[in-house]
Amino acid sequence: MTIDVTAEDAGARHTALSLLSQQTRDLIDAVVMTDVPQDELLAVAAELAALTERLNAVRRDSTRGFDLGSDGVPRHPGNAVIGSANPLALPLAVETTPERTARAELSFRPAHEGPPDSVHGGVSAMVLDHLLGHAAAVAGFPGMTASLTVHYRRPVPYGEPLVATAEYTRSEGRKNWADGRIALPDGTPLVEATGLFITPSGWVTQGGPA
Ligand SMILES: CCCCCCCC/C=C\CCCCCCCC(=O)SCCNC(=O)CCNC(=O)[C@H](O)C(C)(C)COP(=O)(O)OP(=O)(O)OC[C@H]1O[C@@H](n2cnc3c(N)ncnc32)[C@H](O)[C@@H]1OP(=O)(O)O
Repeated sequence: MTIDVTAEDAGARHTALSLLSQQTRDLIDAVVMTDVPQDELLAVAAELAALTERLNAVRRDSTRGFDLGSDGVPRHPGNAVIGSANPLALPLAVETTPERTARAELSFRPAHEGPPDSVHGGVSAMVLDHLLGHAAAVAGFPGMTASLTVHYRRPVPYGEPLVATAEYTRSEGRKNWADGRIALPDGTPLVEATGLFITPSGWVTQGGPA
């Protein structure tokens, strides 16, 4: 089966991809938590193999890049943190102020487990990496992460509402810093981070990333 995806309405296709991704996240959660009998596990695995084959019937040559939503805001549907079309993404819905800050309400899931009953430190770092980079970008300094220093203050629970915030702090040449944290809704910090984001020299002369 082949379809001409360029002939489809981009907005409707984005919605469909987002729906498929959310369904896949629900599937991942179900896989992590299921206790159905072994026969049922094997039966579901066989059905999933068939579904994977259907999706692979038409495969892209490259991943989805940035595009513009109908509201004119840039989006990155394949991104591992914010991508609505990436089942591995939470996805994080980032709000920004024009000045220098980024904020997102989030809730981790059992699939993000590291130590028993809490979130993997690498997952927290990934979220903060993105949010700090986003804060630097909205301040006018988009860059690649050169370093990320993370302080784990308390275990991060999953299944509970949390708030992640970040703010751009300063620049020296192409080097730009941002601070951020994941906290409980009452502000109690769980993880804190400082990041250095370097604007590649090519971006400076070309006016930003593609
Ligand atoms: C209305 C506004 C709307 C705005 C909308 C905004 C939308 C938001 C959009 C998007 C947000 C996205 C947020 C994403 C966040 C996540 C990003 C990632 O995960 S990135 C993946 C992981 N990182 C990499 O893969 C980097 C790999 N490394 C590199 O590519 C290079 O090493 C790079 C670019 C980091 C530096 O390379 P060089 O060639 O430019 O650097 P040299 O010229 O050697 O050094 C420049 C200065 O930086 C220092 N430096 C270089 N690397 C360093 C390092 N690792 N640590 C410390 N200092 C370093 C050097 O010592 C030098 O400092 P001296 O100018 O001399 O003071």
